[in-house]
Amino acid sequence: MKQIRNFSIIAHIDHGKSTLSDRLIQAVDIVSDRDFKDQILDNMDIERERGITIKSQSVCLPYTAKDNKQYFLNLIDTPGHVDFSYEVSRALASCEGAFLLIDASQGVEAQTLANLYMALEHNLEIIPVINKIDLPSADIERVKNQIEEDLGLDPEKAILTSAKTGTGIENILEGAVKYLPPPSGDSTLPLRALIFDSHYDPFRGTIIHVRLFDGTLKAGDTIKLMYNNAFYRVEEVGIFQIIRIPQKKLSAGQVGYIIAGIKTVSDTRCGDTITLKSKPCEGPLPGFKEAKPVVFSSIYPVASDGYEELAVALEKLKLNDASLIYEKDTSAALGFGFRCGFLGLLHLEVVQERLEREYDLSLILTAPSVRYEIIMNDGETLIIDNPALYPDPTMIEKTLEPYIRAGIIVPDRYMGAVMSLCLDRRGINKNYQYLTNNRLEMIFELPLAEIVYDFYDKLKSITQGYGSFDYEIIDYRETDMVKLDILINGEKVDALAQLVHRERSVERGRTACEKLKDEIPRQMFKIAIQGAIGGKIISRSTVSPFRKDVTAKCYGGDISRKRKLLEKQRKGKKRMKMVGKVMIPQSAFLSVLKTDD
Ligand SMILES: Nc1nc2c(ncn2[C@@H]2O[C@H](COP(=O)(O)OP(=O)(O)OP(=O)(O)O)[C@@H](O)[C@H]2O)c(=O)[nH]1
Repeated sequence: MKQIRNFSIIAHIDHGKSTLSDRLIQAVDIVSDRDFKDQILDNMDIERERGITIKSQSVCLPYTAKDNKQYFLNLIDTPGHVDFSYEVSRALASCEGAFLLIDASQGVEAQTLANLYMALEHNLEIIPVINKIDLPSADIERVKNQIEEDLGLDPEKAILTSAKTGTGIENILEGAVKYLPPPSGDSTLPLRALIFDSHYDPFRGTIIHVRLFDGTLKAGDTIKLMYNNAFYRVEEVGIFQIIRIPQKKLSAGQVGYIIAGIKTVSDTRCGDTITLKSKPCEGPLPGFKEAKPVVFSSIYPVASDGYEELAVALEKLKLNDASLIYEKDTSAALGFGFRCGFLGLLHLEVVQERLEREYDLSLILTAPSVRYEIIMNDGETLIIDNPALYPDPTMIEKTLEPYIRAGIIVPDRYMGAVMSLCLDRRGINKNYQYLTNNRLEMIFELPLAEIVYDFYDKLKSITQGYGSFDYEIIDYRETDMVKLDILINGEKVDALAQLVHRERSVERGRTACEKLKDEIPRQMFKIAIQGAIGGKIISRSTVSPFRKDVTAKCYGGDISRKRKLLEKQRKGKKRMKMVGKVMIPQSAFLSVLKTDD
């Protein structure tokens, strides 16, 4: 065990974590250069394209240190986005140490701090790393100052790297050996292993990623998943070196995988403890929490016969994404679909993209909503995440909505702009503190509903990209919500309904009608768009009729040209949904949430 080190790299988005991981893997020569694909740990298409890490993966780096001993350095990859913070926390719980990566030109940002706090909660040894020192705008002295002042870490310990050029990579490997503690634990005790991730393999079923704290495990053993109380026979254990390398056994301190004929990843829970049936441990490892969805949206196929296809695609996605939840849903306007729960807006976007890209589906997503707690007059509590199901207001005693605590770090010249954005979103400023001479952290309590849509984009734009943001859900608070209905040519469209705060309802009704007017294309007849609260019309707009005979231009002559045009037009319509007689484009369903610019 003395020759093992388990660590993560934690960083704010874009500070270079994936690039650095690639360099570490290259440095220990476990994949040939020819096979080496950049950012080898981010193996999903979408991750690659967006350059963000979503699913964590780990890799075991064999490294011969300067002391001539061979070490096994387990690098545990962590997702980089707030939506996935529970997965980060489980990955960190599997480590003894972490490298805290800071961009030499950007300096400390909101997630640098949030990640540091999480790492400290897990009592990890933390080594600061200043990356991107090759950049002309790198300011190492300033970052060292921040490391001392803002993070309370020793700047002298900081390792300087450029993941791009390869400078300092050796120092990281050597630093892991020298400064990170080896795992403790006892191989003779009953097995205690933490599930920190799992993924689905079409041939082998679920591959569980584990960190063993005590005990040993080998093929043939029967394991018990403590939270699920389920038993499985182990088919194979091993370690990750980009590919899976089977091993005779795994022992205390090691990080590796288990294959045990488990059908879907939802049968394993991230954070659950695995023990042996024959010799169980006393209790589970601490900190288990179920990852709960916080943002909800309904997904409908554009084609009315697309429901079965969507059902199959969701089932397949779910194999690999335990935090995605869904159930059947019907809408008077949109037909059959699914109500889905997501960890956050990014998670929603990733699922949408994967459905569209990997399963070639054309989809309508309704405006995302949070989950409200509604206490009825008769004392019953309803949990509502779909505005269409909001009960008759006269039967409601009170409504509660989820609140978050947001930490926003900005240069102080943007303080006023951030303040007015947050106050406008019903935020309460709890505190602010200067981190350096001109950077400050502002703490707000905000309703989650106010940030699910375009908050992050707005924050980025008002701070010219300098603002960074991190949040956690804190509690549910009483609120005064009303349901804003949208009527199109006099018909209520349930999928366009949203819950809005009473004080803002008139304004929101007006902007929703305006945005819809811009989104819905002209048709042969006049389209009336109305916003209504409790049957009372509060806003309206009109799309005037338009006659567009595209084939007229072809002078009746060339039939194939005519067909091409019609074809083109049909394609354009693919992302539109007929609601009554009106074609509504996909984008309109999300536009109702947009606020005025
Ligand atoms: N100049 C320079 N650029 C770097 C260096 N390290 C990373 N980059 C660039 O910075 C950008 C972000 O790097 P990533 O490795 O994708 O960042 P990340 O922290 O993994 O981002 P997430 O996966 O979103 O958390 C990429 O364009 C990299 O090429 C470096 O040392 N020097």
